Amino acid sequence: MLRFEDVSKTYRAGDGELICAADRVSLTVEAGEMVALYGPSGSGKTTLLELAAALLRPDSGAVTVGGLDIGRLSPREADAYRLATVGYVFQDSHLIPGVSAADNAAVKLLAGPMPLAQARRTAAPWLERVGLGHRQSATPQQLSGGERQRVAIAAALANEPALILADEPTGSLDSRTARGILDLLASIAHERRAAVLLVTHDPQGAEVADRALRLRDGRLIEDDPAPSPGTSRSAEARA
Ligand SMILES: Nc1ncnc2c1ncn2[C@@H]1O[C@H](COP(=O)(O)OP(=O)(O)OP(=O)(O)O)[C@@H](O)[C@H]1O
Repeated sequence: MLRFEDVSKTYRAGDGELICAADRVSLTVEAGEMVALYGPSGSGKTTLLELAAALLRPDSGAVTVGGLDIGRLSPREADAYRLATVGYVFQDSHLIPGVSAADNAAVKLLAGPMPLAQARRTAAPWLERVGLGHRQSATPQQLSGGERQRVAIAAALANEPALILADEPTGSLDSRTARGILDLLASIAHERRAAVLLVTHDPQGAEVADRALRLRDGRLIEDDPAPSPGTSRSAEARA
């Protein structure tokens, strides 16, 4: 579904220094699969998500989604691609203050041609799905951090994206709440046949995911079936 083929991306820092944030990365995430991406700060995790969201273009190599080369889209086509295909979940929930959970969950649908009443009807089952059907009218201030994150997930999923990109979605949550969010993302991958690429520092992410990939200095150094980050079965040892 999502495929990176030999993808590189270099940034130019303020002082002119070149930073290679993605170095010939090849990976795939299939429909129905959740892949966890982990690695130290600055290793290029967010860069890969932004490439997959067509927020960045690769310098070389190709990023394809369902066969579409998203690195070649115009800004307008990239907007349409994100709206139709991508659900992006951030570390912080990015909800609109003072607006009900029901309307926050419907916001993304309103970016398309859907009228408000239909957007609310479409989003409502997603709030149920994340276990917040009883908190439809609560504003973000009235919800806990985990509940806010679940509203953000409902909002990201309301248009049934084929590709879900989650950047540290549990970063600010306690480990039990975090596990609930990770399990939810995995079950959506499996039930809805979505492809989920999850950036996480949380070792539980690698446990819940179908596969875990490790990045260092923009390079993929491991692609093992759900390794624990604490174990030493590292690609460096094999490389
Ligand atoms: N717009 C930019 N301009 C210059 N350098 C950038 C830019 N964005 C990211 N970088 C650099 O690219 C490298 C990879 O950044 P990226 O945000 O992808 O890492 P990350 O693994 O997601 O880090 P973290 O875990 O801290 O969020 C870092 O060295 C970062 O400083």
